[in-house]
Amino acid sequence: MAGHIEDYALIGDLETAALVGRDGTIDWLCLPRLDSQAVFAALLGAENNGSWSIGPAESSGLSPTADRRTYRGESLLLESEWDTPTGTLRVTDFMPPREGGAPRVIRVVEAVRGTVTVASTLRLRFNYGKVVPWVHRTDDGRVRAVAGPHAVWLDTEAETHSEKLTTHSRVTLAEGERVAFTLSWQPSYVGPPGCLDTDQVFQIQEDTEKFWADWASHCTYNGPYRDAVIRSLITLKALTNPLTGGIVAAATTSLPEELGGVRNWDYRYVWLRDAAITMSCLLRAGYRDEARAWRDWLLRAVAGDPENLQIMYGIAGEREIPETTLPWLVGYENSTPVRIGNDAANQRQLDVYGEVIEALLLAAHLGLERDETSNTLLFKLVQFVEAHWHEPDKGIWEVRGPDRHFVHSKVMAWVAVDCAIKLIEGGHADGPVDHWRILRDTIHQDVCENGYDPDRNTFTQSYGSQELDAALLLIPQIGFLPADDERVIGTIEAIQRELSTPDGFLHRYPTEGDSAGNDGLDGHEGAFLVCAFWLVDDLAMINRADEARNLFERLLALRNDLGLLAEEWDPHQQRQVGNYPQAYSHIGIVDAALSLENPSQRHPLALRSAKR
Ligand SMILES: OC[C@H]1O[C@H](O[C@H]2O[C@H](CO)[C@@H](O)[C@H](O)[C@H]2O)[C@H](O)[C@@H](O)[C@@H]1O
Repeated sequence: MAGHIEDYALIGDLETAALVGRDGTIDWLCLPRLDSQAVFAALLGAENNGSWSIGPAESSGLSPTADRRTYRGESLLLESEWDTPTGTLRVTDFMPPREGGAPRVIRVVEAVRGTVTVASTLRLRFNYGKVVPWVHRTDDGRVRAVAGPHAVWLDTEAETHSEKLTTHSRVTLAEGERVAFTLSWQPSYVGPPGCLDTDQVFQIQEDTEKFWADWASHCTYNGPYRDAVIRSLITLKALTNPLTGGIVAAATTSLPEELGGVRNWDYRYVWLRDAAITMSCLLRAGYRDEARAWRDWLLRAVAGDPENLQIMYGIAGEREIPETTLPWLVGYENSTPVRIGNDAANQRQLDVYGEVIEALLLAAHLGLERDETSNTLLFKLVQFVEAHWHEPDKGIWEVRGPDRHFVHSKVMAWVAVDCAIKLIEGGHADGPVDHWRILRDTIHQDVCENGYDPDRNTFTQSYGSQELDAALLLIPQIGFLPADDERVIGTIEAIQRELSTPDGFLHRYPTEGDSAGNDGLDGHEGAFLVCAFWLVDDLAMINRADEARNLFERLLALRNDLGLLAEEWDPHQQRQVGNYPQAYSHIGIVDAALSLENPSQRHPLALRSAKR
């Protein structure tokens, strides 16, 4: 049975990732890409849907949970340790960046004290836990598992045999001895991946550690929350594909927003919104290469008519990601359906234009060189916004109910035009700036007239509605109104009053009582973590720094022992819920840490004078 979501550690090679439980079991791994089929899907089903455990052999009669675990320094190499009556076992799990080679999961077992016997139990199940591969030993002693287009290879010096659809290995190590297990993927129709000898594995381990340490050393934030910020940046980097530049929203599909519920979605895709704010976050922390790669990804993905722009794409910019369910998986803690693909790709969400142009503005201000294609794109995007900003849409939260005039979407339409104007004013682009200034004012006036409730002194979720929406917390951050505007302060206070969970975090919008089903879905959900980070930013901006810091530190306390966060927090069960680890939540950590240092430096937006 899968552990709690926060029991999992992330390892990855930038192109895919695995989740390793506290007991040393890998319950989730998609190959060859993050959005490919899983070969270990026990996370969403049972052991028999694929998993790989390594730990002290059962004969030592111990609880399987590791006594300690940590990432090695500022890296994505995970060390788990078990104390046994005869000695201490350390397992180091990592995935080396591929650099054109095969994807590999490497697990190095080592007796750091005394003598330990180690057992490995490998159950490969292709196609998200459905297909049992044919497993056999090749003439040169390698274990090969094959089914259809996929082949997975296990190399180890440990004694290995297969029995009842499972591959077992066992080795006894004296103090200081170490042995590696390497799992590699290759299409089944090409030759085997290279077999690494022990020295090569240890060299790759060292290189991988250096890779991460070097990457982390470029972070420009040196404030009091550096550890949390670095771990979040490493997590965001792990979600950023180095070949395509695509940045996914999370490493998983169908971890539920409500335990046992139906709000289970596939996040292994590139949302323009999530990726744009990830890029901004990486840029603000000093990382330009990823920003440049994402801009190039964007230009390729959205090439063509902006009428055909999607709000999300596959990792390489694929357009077809149809949503379907996997009925053979019982779901995480019986949360069904398990979905792959995401039909939200076909929704109209008018906020994404603002997020994209805002990211382009930040990139330009931070010195990313001008690109003529992005100038053409900019023009087309603003033209599209001009033609459609007054229409209803599905909004930032991708509701599955009817379209509405979401206030946040209109505010972001204003951001799209405003940032385009700033790009022209800064000499980074060309366009009909006077015409766009009129458009910007028209949108602003419309929102202030129709999206604000003067009786309650708050902006509302959509035109004419009484409901609130935590996305409205972005109003001062993106410069739509200044932070000290009484309508902004009224909105912040209304959200605190009406959307807070008992422990002071925030729902993104109400889903209970009269509001049940308004988003087109059954059930409820937890506190949406990025919203509470937005509240931290707002509180810092309105000079409530102590309250902001206090909330930030309570949010940091929700992270697991390794610093990782899912999308949401279940305040009743006190557990992380939703896909994991999620970019939004980790962006929240980095942005809030930066805001607490300097509240006026949020987004490109310090560059903008807010309009009243
Ligand atoms: O909860 C309903 C929706 O959940 C997903 O969307 C959420 O995740 C996206 C990726 O992080 C984010 O961009 C969006 O703002 C969130 O609401 C899911 O993809 C939707 O299909 C679903 O309706």
